[in-house]
Amino acid sequence: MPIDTFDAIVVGAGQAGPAIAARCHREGLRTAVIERAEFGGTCVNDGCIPTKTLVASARAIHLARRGEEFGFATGRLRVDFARVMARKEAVVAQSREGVEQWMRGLDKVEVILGEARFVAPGRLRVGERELRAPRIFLNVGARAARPPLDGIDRVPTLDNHSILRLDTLPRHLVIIGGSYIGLEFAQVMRRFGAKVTVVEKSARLLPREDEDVAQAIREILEREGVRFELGAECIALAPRQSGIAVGARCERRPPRLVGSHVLLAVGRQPNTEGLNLGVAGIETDPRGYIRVDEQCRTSAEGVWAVGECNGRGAFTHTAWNDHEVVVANLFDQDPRRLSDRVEAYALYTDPPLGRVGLAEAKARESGRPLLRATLPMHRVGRAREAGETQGLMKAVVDAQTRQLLGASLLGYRCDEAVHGLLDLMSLKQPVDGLIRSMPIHPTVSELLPTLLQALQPVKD
Ligand SMILES: Cc1cc2nc3c(=O)[nH]c(=O)nc-3n(C[C@H](O)[C@H](O)[C@H](O)COP(=O)(O)OP(=O)(O)OC[C@H]3O[C@@H](n4cnc5c(N)ncnc54)[C@H](O)[C@@H]3O)c2cc1C
Ligand SMILES: NC(=O)c1ccc[n+]([C@@H]2O[C@H](COP(=O)([O-])OP(=O)(O)OC[C@H]3O[C@@H](n4cnc5c(N)ncnc54)[C@H](O)[C@@H]3O)[C@@H](O)[C@H]2O)c1
Repeated sequence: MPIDTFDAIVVGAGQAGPAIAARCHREGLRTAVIERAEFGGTCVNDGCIPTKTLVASARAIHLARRGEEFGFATGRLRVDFARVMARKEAVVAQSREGVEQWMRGLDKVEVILGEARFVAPGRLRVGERELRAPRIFLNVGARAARPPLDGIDRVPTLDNHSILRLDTLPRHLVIIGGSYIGLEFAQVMRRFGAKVTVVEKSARLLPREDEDVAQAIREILEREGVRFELGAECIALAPRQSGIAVGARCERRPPRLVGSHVLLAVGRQPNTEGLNLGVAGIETDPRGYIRVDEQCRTSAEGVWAVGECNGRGAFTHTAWNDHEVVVANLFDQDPRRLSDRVEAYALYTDPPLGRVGLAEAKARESGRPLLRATLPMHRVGRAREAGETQGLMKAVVDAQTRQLLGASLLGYRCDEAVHGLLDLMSLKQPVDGLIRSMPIHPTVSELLPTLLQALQPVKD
């Protein structure tokens, strides 16, 4: 078989790969982009974009239900799930087509459809073709983990891919996993009218967040009718005439919970097992994530791993930042590092949770003297005006350096407001400059100086 030689190969057209391919094109490198499924990967097709589009529909419906509070009457609301999903698909298709057209429009880039796997160091096979390049960028992403639950192969289950392709609303959705994916779907589906139960093996939701924050999110969702089974051990699934029985306790008696659908939302696993990485000398960790250094270089010369498959971030912005780090080092003589970035993300429940840096519990583990401040969202004028007073803001600061260590902002528009604190941390500035700033009124961000003015030493 003749081997086709490229200057660069990108495997996976997710969040980092296409941007790297575009930069290779600008550098005059003949580049192959190999994609086995849909352009744009998880974020565009199965993750951020479809879920946030559904969050927007769910919020519109929720606000319409609250019409009396705002001074209007709608009569009885009827949710048309098919139209909600069609709207979602239109937004997704626009992004997916945008990525594909972008790649196909670059004359130095060849798009190859198919699944790539290594056959030798620096050499990949896709279908009938064999390709090689001195630079290979792996951007293969991750997929929903399938836990070895008792009975899981005897019942149909959903994951983040298949739930986004339903054409009718589940009557009773049981969600296994009470973390980011589970909670976003829980609220959305509840607002569309489904009965929703979340089954979580930990004693509380969102094990990576602070307990007070997780509890506040739980209360917000419970007020809307989402039910929770926490500390659920021995989860077992079984077919029933009326749906799927979910046993959530180590009990002998028959399970009480019967759902029409079960969604698995218990974490992710990298798409690395089919790549034949061993033959190319590319090391993985015990969970299958590709080991990389601070520039996303793998253990094999000339091979980089970017995005979720390198285990250094599970977000679109971390994948995009990986691309920036790689091209800065390769083409711009700019020694950017993965460790330069400040961890930040949002959970898109409504209201959202904006997070930056360490949670308070993690900051306490560091043993350093801390300052802490909290502020309930009902103190925020903009939130009161909007009738959105649920949630709280919390910041943790190093008492000696006065640098912000982390913040959790749960409330109206907090996914945006948290960027003021992210900027402060990225610029490595103490909190005092922000405390003395003059924010715009009325905004949610105007309360950030007020929050920081309330810092007090953490005693215990
Ligand atoms: C429900 C859900 C909601 C989310 N919401 C958010 C959010 O709001 N904000 C956020 O920042 N993140 C969110 N995420 C996470 C985010 O979607 C991912 O972290 C991000 O998409 C990862 O991008 P990536 O480039 O690493 O991989 P992906 O986008 O998964 O791309 C990998 C691509 O590689 C292809 N591929 C894999 N193997 C091969 C192969 N052997 N040959 C050829 N092609 C291959 C795949 O088909 C895929 O297209 C969400 C995730 C989920 C599941
Ligand atoms: N807004 C966002 O940015 C966003 C939204 C959704 C997902 N994501 C990304 O996707 C990743 C995966 O999210 P996720 O929620 O699937 O996973 P996760 O790893 O965040 O949480 C998994 C949850 O499932 C629970 N769990 C694990 N095994 C279980 C079992 N057998 N039975 C019951 N519960 C079990 C865990 O205790 C945990 O609460 C996130 O880490 C995040 O990076 C991001």
